[in-house]
Amino acid sequence: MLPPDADAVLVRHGDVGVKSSSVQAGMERTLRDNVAALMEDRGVSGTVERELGRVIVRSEDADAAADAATDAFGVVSASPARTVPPDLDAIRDVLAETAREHYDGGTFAVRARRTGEHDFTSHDVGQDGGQTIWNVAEDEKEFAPEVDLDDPDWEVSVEVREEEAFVFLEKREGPGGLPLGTQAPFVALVSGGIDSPVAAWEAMKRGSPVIPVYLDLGPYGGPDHEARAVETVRRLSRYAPNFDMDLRRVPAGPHVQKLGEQTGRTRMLHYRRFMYRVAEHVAEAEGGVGIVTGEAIGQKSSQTATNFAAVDRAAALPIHRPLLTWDKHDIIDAAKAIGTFQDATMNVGCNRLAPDQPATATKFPMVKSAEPDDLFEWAAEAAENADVVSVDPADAVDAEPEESTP
Ligand SMILES: Nc1ncnc2c1ncn2[C@@H]1O[C@H](COP(=O)(O)OP(=O)(O)OP(=O)(O)O)[C@@H](O)[C@H]1O
Repeated sequence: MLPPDADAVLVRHGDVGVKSSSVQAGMERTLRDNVAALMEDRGVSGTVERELGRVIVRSEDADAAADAATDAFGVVSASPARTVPPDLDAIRDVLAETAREHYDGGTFAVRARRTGEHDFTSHDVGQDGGQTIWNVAEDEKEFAPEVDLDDPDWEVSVEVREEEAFVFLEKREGPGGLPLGTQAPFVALVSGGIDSPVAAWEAMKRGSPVIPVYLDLGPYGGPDHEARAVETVRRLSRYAPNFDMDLRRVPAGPHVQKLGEQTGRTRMLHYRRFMYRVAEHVAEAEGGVGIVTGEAIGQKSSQTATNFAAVDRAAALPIHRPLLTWDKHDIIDAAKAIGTFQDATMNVGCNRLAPDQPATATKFPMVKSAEPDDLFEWAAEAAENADVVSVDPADAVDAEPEESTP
């Protein structure tokens, strides 16, 4: 619900606010730029400013601008709002207009908040605003209003700031976290399955851009597998239109083929170690400071707690598993909410490569002794031959989330 003639969006952040003022200012500038980029990507005109504690969008399409803002990492909530001079008469007029348009019975409340120097308090705004709405209901709309400050049927909010006030009716939820680009980048191993895009999104949510890496598994993967990975990254890139999210495609088919021929029950552990090593090479070349995967404890036989301990030392960089403790149904819900879920599982990739009786509790010496000696040279060669698949967020036509971001 929008107030009449909404012309702005009040954007709130969360964790940014606990930083020192200079760090906060820097993060708010990044958030401002990211919100502006999201608006531009979606064809929403307007300007974006930062004030201490808030980012403010000015736009004639406050509805669409609020939707764009709530896709920016770091945003806790955004409210399409009507701006008004910070004095009681002006606020009263807009509240009356808003009540005429939107208050049609039941209980109501006015929530007021104020920062800066004014000759009235937030309590005055609440009282005066409440009386105004009461009068509109009783005198003009001819129903009996009722105030309920605990659980009102209809609520209008006023945020008074130094230079202007904002009247709004709703808070749309954003993803929270930190603005993208305020942390160093990670390489994200993206396979086009359900989990890895959610893991990448979680890393992005905490401010780290991702460098997406896909291993082309040759006959173990195939064009459909790759197409899914590309589409997944496109969908992710809609949250980061001002960041390079082109897919780094690594030709791993011949090496995976050799793994299939030369290894047995521990095959998937060698594959993981190969994969992390490839990711580490890409990270070194592109400035990544860690590797993100969609693995979760016990989700597959190769992903047991013991196996993680055996494979992690393939890379010197940390391997981050944002979904480590997540249940599958929560991952699916998140994938649907962020718009990366693609229906139908494919019996390709790791599923096709896995041995019939995979090792589930392998200690490092066992992995090492069963491993092809030149596995890491294969990884270096594969990374060396990586190419780039251009990813344009605009092509992700069906990338709308099923519901607002979680
Ligand atoms: N071909 C690949 N390219 C890039 N990363 C991969 C590939 N295969 C696996 N991974 C990484 O390893 C993780 C675990 O592999 P797993 O076999 O569970 O993948 P999946 O089921 O095909 O996909 P997902 O984990 O995305 O649902 C993935 O989440 C992903 O981070």
